[in-house]
Amino acid sequence: MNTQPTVTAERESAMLATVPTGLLIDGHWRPAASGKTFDIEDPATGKVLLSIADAGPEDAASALDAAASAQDSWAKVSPRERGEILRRAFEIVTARAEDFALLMTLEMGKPLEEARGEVTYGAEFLRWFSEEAVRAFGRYSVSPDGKSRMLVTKKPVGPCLLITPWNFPLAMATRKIAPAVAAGCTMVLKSANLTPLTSQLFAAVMVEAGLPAGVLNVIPTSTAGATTGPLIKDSRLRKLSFTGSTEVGRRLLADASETVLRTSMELGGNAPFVVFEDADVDAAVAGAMLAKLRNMGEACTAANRFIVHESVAQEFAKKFAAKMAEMTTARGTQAESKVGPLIDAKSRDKVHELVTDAVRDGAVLIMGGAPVEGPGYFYQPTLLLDVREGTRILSEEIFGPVAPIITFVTEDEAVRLANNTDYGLVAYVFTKDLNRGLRMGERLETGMLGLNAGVISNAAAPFGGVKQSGLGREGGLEGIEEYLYTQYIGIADPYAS
Ligand SMILES: NC(=O)c1ccc[n+]([C@@H]2O[C@H](COP(=O)([O-])OP(=O)(O)OC[C@H]3O[C@@H](n4cnc5c(N)ncnc54)[C@H](O)[C@@H]3O)[C@@H](O)[C@H]2O)c1
Ligand SMILES: O=CCCC(=O)O
Repeated sequence: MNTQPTVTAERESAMLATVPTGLLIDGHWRPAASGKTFDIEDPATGKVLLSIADAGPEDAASALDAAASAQDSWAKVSPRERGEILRRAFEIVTARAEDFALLMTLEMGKPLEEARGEVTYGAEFLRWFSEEAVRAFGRYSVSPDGKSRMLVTKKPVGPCLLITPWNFPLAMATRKIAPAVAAGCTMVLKSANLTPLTSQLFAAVMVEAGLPAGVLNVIPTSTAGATTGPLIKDSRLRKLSFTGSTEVGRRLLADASETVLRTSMELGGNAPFVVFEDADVDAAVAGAMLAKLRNMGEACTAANRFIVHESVAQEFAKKFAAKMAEMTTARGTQAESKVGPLIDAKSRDKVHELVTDAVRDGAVLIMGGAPVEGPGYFYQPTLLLDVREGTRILSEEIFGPVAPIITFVTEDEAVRLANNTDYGLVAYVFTKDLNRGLRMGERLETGMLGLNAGVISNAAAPFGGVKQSGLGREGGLEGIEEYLYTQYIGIADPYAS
């Protein structure tokens, strides 16, 4: 339970005063070439928190110049030293956890308790990759015919463009920056236009931790496409790592094809949450609360479709509704807040449209179903039962605190419903039958599966999807590979005279 007091306005101002407002280019904080700035708003009040430099194409070109110039020397820095910079960054972020948590709550809206959880999660990528930096091993072997030797090495891919979303302002940045630093790549970070402040503060931490000038360049902008478009076509750029919607990812993939740019794509999801008749229903409800209400449902991993066996659907819905009713909707800095605002009016309107459409299509509204009156973009936690197959809410990312339930009878039907989507990021399965759980792992078309678990994100695990949920993996042993390329050196027989 959150026992912290509500945050004062003085504390908010004091913390905001520590956030750099410029662009970070070649180790210096500077204004945009155009002199333009843009405002970052608090989604709970609509008030402006800070105005920051608004990068344009000229600034993006300077950022890539800096990254390209720093690449050779940075690649020569020893893996141990790169790891130690990350470890120092981990210590600094951890020491400033309260500042980072408050900043995320202010610019993104999540309750402070959840923001603290994200600081731990986001910092863990720094610690994990500080340890992985020294493990980018290659191999030496004798060729099958014995007549030559094969040396296989790993090298940094080179300057990267990293593009992050607004929903996890720290973790989505550290999940890219930490492996890139560990691998020896330089970077241009285009932070999310709605929540760039956390990246600003994090970049200051990386400088304090000793990252050399030019390795990380940060260009917040209100004009994403126009600013980063030219970089994607610049042959000095060697990698694009994007986290965001499938729609934008698809467009960036098309742009990246021009220079055959290497890409990682962490895209949208439509997670099925399957509850079998043999599940522990209380455990399934606890998992559902996490999978649905974490981050107000604004997570790519959010359970988007509750596929529940018809024999337990009423019990599950009743208990789920009772838990949802305990969630207080309030600005994330309020001590009692459990559900913060959605990110903006457009997102809230879309959530409401999906709910209205589902009810029109025959779904039963158990609770919620409307925006919260007053300032900010709050939406009531909402539960819908008997949602009809084919209803729009089952095929689109809801990105809000809304849980639609659809029922099934056989395991085959559950599999068919779960796989009936273009996405394939994560699925959740609740059952006491281990064989059934493992079978579901084999049958579900997703990159990740939560078995009797409502959150499985972990810096030590490979995060990523299949189908239109993306390409590549972040975190785990796999995460650093996205920033390395393999070079093979064929060596003549050392015994030949
Ligand atoms: N798979 C994952 O790991 C993961 C994690 C978090 C969020 N997401 C997905 O992200 C989406 C929510 O985030 P969002 O609304 O910020 O997504 P978005 O696609 O609108 O934006 C993502 C980022 O791309 C930038 N962008 C938008 N248009 C661009 C363009 N033409 N060129 C270059 N950059 C551009 C945005 O400014 C932002 O920084 C959801 O679909 C969610 O599922 C996926
Ligand atoms: O929004 C998607 C990211 C969620 C996570 O990393 O747990």
